[in-house]
Amino acid sequence: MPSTVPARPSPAAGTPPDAMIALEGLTKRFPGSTAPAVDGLDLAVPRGELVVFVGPSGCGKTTTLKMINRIIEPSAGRVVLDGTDATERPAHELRRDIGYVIQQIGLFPHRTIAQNVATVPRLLGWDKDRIAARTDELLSLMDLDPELAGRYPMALSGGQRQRVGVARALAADPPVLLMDEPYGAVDPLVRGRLQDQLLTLQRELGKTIVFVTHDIDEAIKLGDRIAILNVGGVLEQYATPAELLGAPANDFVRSFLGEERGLKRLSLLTTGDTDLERGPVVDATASAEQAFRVATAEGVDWVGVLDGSRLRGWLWTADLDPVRVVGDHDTHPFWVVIDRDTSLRGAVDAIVTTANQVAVVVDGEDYLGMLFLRDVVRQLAS
Ligand SMILES: Nc1ncnc2c1ncn2[C@@H]1O[C@H](COP(=O)(O)OP(=O)(O)OP(=O)(O)O)[C@@H](O)[C@H]1O
Repeated sequence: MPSTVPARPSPAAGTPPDAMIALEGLTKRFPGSTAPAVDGLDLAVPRGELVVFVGPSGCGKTTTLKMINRIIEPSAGRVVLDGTDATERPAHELRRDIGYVIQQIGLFPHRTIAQNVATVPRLLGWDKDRIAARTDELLSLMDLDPELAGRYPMALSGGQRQRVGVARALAADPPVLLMDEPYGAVDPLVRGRLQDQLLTLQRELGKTIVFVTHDIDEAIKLGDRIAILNVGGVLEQYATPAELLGAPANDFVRSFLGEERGLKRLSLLTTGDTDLERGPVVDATASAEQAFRVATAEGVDWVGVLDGSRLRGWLWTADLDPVRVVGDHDTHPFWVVIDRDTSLRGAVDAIVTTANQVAVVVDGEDYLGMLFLRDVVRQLAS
């Protein structure tokens, strides 16, 4: 006789299959507070992605992060880590799988950089040689001079200390990294470099990262996805940076994204993502008459000259000698030649400084096409 008892839901019921971290109805009420700090938060962090929590002060970003590694225990709801309910695992074991980086870094001042980095491997009982090899590897990964290994934290710059903090969090190779305003205390220049380094690291290591900041520009630069939180841990929108900027869910999100939403969106797109125009170009073997026809069809009075796949330069149609092929004429270099990886924001900045309002887009030596301001406007509208 078939059983009438319903099957117990699996621990990861309701969690998308690719979620490394799933927050399910996650709630925190601090004793003595009337309103919850985090209220029924549902959110899945896909494996290998960098998700940014952003929102005004007091919206529950840090509380949520600390519930993931159980520094704070939830009042209700749960955290599912890689398919398993996090509360079912001993907290010390759970934290081995979760690196944690905070703003004040928390390096031990009386221990050397090498000893700081080796904190978790030592706790795990690794032998000396393995610890030394891992420390060297991590310093090199974080672009830190091996000479720093013997120094104390006080003798390092803020940016170096922050990188040591990341090295220490990565020591036992945890699949998940939690970062709480890690770059809040460093100056903007160093901050930019640390952000670039984190993106490179993320590409190389494929960790799942949850990153907390109150800086929307940092969120847009770093996040595969951004969760915009409001006071009380209310999730206002959870989407990719491009989706957020293109279609903010409500006024709160719109105001949080701030001014220059269009320009911020342009910074996420590259010229390679755009439909480029072939532009008024002819091969060097073309006749003057062919060149004139191409320019006229494009509504311009100049033409670009191609040598095979390379764009040699341009000339005025008025300077074309009717009895010579185009390649026999002198050409002018283009003002703006950009790589396919250039952001559309960078491209627009360059285009508006030119007389003919066009940028030539190349892939190495090869000509890919031309980008006019009208193309950028079309891209934004789509
Ligand atoms: N230990 C605690 N006891 C009582 N209330 C707390 C505690 N920790 C945080 N809170 C409250 O919970 C709310 C959320 O705090 P949390 O630190 O998570 O916000 P946050 O978004 O990280 O803020 P910030 O950007 O300022 O760091 C706040 O109202 C805060 O005062």
